[in-house]
Amino acid sequence: MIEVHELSKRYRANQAVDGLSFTVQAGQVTAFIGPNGAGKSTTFRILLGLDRPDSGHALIDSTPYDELQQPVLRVGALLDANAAHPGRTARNHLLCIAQAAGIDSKRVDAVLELTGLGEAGSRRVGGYSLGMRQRLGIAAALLGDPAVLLLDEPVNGLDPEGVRWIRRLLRQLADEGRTVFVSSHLMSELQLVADHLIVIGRGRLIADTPLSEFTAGGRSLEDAYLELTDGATQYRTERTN
Ligand SMILES: Nc1ncnc2c1ncn2[C@@H]1O[C@H](COP(=O)(O)OP(=O)(O)OP(=O)(O)O)[C@@H](O)[C@H]1O
Repeated sequence: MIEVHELSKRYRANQAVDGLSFTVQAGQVTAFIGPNGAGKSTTFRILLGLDRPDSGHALIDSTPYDELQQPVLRVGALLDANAAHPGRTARNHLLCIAQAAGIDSKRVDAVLELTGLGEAGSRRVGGYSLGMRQRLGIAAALLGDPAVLLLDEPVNGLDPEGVRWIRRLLRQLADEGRTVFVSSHLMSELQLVADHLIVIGRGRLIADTPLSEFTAGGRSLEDAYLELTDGATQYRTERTN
């Protein structure tokens, strides 16, 4: 389970996260949604101990990330598809993480297969497409077989087969009882896979609701979301037509 309580984070004049509280339950796919700049990545970074909050707390299984025993075995995260060194092969990248965390190297081959990179595993990451780098990031997140997954925009760059693949993977991971917390701007995709929604705008909670309630009456997630977040957008573009 993930717990965020009264979390706040300011970057100079910019209040990125502002008194945010919610919990993310195990056994569900929970979508983390909000306009550009709403504070999703900041919340992920704080949950993963990569940034410090000004106040409040962010806990994984009741523990701050920094205090987790063997965090790679407890939490898997995809934050940046470009995290792997371009000069390394995917297999070597995963082997390094596995060795540091005491994970058997057989697991590297298992996650390469699982993410469709079995044959490409011996190629350098610098030659990978964005979709392949996304798959590698997901492979790294799954390496420790963690009960909690934080995935920031995992669908980015995936082709239609990849989009279907990740949809099924997210469902399977949640059905196995894991906590699956995933951000995306692809509302049509989230409508197919999410059980629960955490919606934020300008760093604040706007909705914390089952998908079925949010889309009651046959509304699409996109329509319901746009109606709800009207006014919460920080950046607006001028109409050009
Ligand atoms: N390291 C930083 N330094 C300064 N400002 C930052 C930093 N990280 C984030 N911000 C600002 O904090 C706000 C929240 O950004 P964040 O990346 O968390 O939003 P997001 O919801 O993930 O956005 P997107 O959907 O565009 O990825 C934004 O206004 C952003 O410019």
